[in-house]
Amino acid sequence: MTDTLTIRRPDDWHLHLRDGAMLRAVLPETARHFARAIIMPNLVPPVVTGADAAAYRERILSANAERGTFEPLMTLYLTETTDPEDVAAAHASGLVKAVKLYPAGATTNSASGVRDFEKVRAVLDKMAEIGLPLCIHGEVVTPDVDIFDREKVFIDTVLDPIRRAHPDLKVVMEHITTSDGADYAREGGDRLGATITTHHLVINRNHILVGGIKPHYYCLPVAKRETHRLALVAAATSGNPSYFLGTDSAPHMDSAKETACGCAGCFTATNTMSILAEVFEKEGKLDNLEAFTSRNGPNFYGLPVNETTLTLHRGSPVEYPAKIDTEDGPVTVFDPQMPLHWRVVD
Ligand SMILES: NC(=O)N[C@@H](CC(=O)O)C(=O)O
Ligand SMILES: [Zn+2]
Ligand SMILES: [Zn+2]
Repeated sequence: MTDTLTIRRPDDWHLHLRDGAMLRAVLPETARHFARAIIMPNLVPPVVTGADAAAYRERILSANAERGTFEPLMTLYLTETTDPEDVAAAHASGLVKAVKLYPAGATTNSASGVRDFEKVRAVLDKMAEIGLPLCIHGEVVTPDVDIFDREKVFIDTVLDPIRRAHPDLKVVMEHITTSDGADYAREGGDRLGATITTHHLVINRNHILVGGIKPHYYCLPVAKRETHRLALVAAATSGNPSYFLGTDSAPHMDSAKETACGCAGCFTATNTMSILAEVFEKEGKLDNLEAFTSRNGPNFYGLPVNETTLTLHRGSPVEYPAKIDTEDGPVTVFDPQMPLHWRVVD
């Protein structure tokens, strides 16, 4: 069995870097292994305009000053008052690589998101015209829909109608968690893609709920039953160009997770590449790791693949910190509950 694997340097097509002390603490965890990342705009207040994105990009670059080459790919947070011309200008200048749609109330910091989809039609028309992808958190928020069904209902009642109304729009189904999501993405043609997180390849809902509530496994969309996890593993490891890595690494302070109403999000930036190599190896699909982490994403976004590489070495189990320290307190690193044998060679 081979014990060294060299792939094109990976990119993360869905990442939360936050701001301030958290940004300073978590950015190196991603910049160490990844060349680029799509930076989620759900700050408080959100990154809505091109000017907001330019300022946030500068804050990220200055937090990364000594580490050099990591490139943040900026996004705009779609609101019902987003100006299509501002979006077009931010895209034309090269600043912005996607727009993010949060149904209002669906997830962390989504209060400024969309309630009435009619109100964003003009923006979506403009994005289809200029070829700017729409990244979607695909869950309905209707209180009478069970939380485990929210992704499937969204696909049927919101996503499919949006795609029919805007057939030229490029869409990314973010962090799919169901076989329904994987099937819909696979059949959607080359204007539809889907990101899959690291943690949804590893956990199912038992990890959250059996033997006591485990807040560090709680994220949105919530992990589903095992059959769905298996469908995600099959999709991610298939090499199919519809699927690419978006870690959705979403740090929250431990104090905000370990509480009566804990925040959603798993922090996986630190050990993602070791976890993915383990998952792909178990499937006998290590040859497809590069497609998932380094080729399919740039191909979908119309960006060049990275020329630099990343090497992983197989050996005794990898050590990584249980927590990352920030100036405001610790953040727990995702625990995959299995030994990881693939170490990234620095
Ligand atoms: N995934 C999560 O559980 N949380 C994300 C938001 C998101 O991506 O939905 C966050 O910003 O914390
Ligand atoms: Zn989301
Ligand atoms: Zn996210």
